[in-house]
Amino acid sequence: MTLRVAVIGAKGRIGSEAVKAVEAAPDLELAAALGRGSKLEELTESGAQVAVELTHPDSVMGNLDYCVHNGIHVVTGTTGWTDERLATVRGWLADAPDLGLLIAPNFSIGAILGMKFSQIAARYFESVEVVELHHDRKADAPSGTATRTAQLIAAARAEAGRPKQQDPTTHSLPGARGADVDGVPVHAVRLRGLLAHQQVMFGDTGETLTIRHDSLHHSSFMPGILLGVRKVVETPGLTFGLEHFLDL
Ligand SMILES: NC(=O)C1=CN([C@@H]2O[C@H](COP(=O)(O)OP(=O)(O)OC[C@H]3O[C@@H](n4cnc5c(N)ncnc54)[C@H](OP(=O)(O)O)[C@@H]3O)[C@@H](O)[C@H]2O)C=CC1
Ligand SMILES: O=C(O)C1=N[C@H](C(=O)O)C[C@H](O)C1
Repeated sequence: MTLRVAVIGAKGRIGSEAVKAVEAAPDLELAAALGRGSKLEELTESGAQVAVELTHPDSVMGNLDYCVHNGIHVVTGTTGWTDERLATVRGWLADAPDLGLLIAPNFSIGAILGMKFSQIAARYFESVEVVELHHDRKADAPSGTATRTAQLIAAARAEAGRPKQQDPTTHSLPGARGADVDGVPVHAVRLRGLLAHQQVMFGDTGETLTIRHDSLHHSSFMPGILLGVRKVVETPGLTFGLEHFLDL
């Protein structure tokens, strides 16, 4: 039995790659490919069982609202998640107990491993800063991956009994020390020619450790998207992070 999959944001950088990946997968069937201006009713009319949502922080909530309330499982990589947004989708899912929703800040295995390694290192180093580097068309900063990485690092530090980092800066220009994500400075670079890159820099007496990941092509996200599609139909509720579908 093939799974019928729709892609929302099908003309975008990652969405267009996802369309090709779904079409090439023997166990999946492309039910619909929605772009801006498409009607969400196409999802139900096409019999889509899973929607892969890859659009924009301004669009994702409307798309998820429609899918959850029409019995369509969702895999989304769209960014811009806040606690308030997560609480809203949890509320929708409470009325749809059989439905699965995966929100994946990053679909690439290397990026997920980078986050995992950073969680481990976080226990052992006094200082940590995150630098994320992306293409020049990105809407959100810091990236979803960097935000999640910083949150995981902060939680690991707290669990290990490490106090929040002290910043000695007394004189600075606004933004010079990056965004503060749970006490971890996160710096965002936007540069034509880049795709998606992140380095997590740890420091302690006389040594540093840098954990760097580079996505060089959108194909890096496809195995994760396909895994998400296959797993989400058998995993009711909200799953935040593809690592939960991996044996890490
Ligand atoms: N989790 C992960 O691993 C990854 C996540 N992303 C995230 O995915 C999202 C998309 O990124 P990217 O492909 O680079 O962005 P693009 O702008 O290239 O693509 C987004 C596409 O979605 C379309 N779109 C916007 N709103 C809607 C809507 N309501 N219905 C249908 N289509 C819509 C856009 O149309 P238009 O151009 O007309 O606005 C555009 O074609 C971002 O949030 C990005 O951060 C990206 C890569 C990896
Ligand atoms: O916009 C992108 O390109 C990406 N967005 C995601 C993020 O914000 O973390 C994932 C990856 O970094 C590519």
